[in-house]
Amino acid sequence: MSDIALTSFQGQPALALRAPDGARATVLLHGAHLVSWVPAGGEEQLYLSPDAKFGMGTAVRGGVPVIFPQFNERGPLPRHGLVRSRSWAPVESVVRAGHAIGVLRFTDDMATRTHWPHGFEAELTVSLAGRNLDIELAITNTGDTTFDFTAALHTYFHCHDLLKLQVEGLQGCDYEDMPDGLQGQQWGDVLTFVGPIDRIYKMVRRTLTLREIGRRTQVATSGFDDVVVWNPGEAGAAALSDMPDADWQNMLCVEAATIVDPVRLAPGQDWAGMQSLTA
Ligand SMILES: O=P(O)(O)OC[C@H]1O[C@H](O)[C@H](O)[C@@H](O)[C@@H]1O
Repeated sequence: MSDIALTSFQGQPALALRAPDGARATVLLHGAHLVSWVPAGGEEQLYLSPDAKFGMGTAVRGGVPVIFPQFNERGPLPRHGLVRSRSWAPVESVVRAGHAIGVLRFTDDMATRTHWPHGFEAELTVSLAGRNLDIELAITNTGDTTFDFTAALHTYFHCHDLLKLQVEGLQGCDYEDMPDGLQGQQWGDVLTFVGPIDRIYKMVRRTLTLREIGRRTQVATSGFDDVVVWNPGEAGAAALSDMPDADWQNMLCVEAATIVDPVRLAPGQDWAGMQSLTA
């Protein structure tokens, strides 16, 4: 085991990252799950359900779940893949050039190979300073067979009132509504919310802006092609056992994802995708 100092968050071992300027974040070893991000001089940016469950085999409601190698139920594997409810190994927790940096790694094992017979290594790097936070997911094919995968950084943003929040930057993007698969195209540039939404926006190339009174957060991605926008709405939240009924009004998921065109990796190849947030 490494000599990296761990803290405890909800009884779970975690990396507590703190930059010299006061920006801070917490990443659980469980799922390499970012559960908190507070920019320098700012407030918490992520939604984490007060009813979230923690521990082996569970998926944490809120923060940034890491989805790999399958998004949702779009394939034969467990919903949202194999790594969000497993323990990752801490690799590094340092301050470098003014940034707090945490790195975690997951390597295929008997449990993943039962579902998916491939050798892989997943590495998540969180780097933050000031008002910025970058999350990078890197995947290496360490086996001897080619595989395809889909992936996402399933970021739950906290908002004060979903009905007064808007997302800008998706104009002209084609989308697929889930679960019915209806296709559409984003007409106006400003997306607002009145109820549930579950949409894959395809080939998103622009920086998105989440805006509400007194706050603006920018979301840029590289390596990921798609963006999922999800909110369960009132009835959907009531059906979730790990989220208070009213909390759908205080969160919006804007997920950096690669879903429509899965990534193909030959033995020895790697891939990386990044989501960069500026508060
Ligand atoms: O409840 P979970 O398994 O964490 O999934 C939460 C949500 O994740 C994504 O955003 C999907 O697009 C939704 O269809 C799904 O409901």
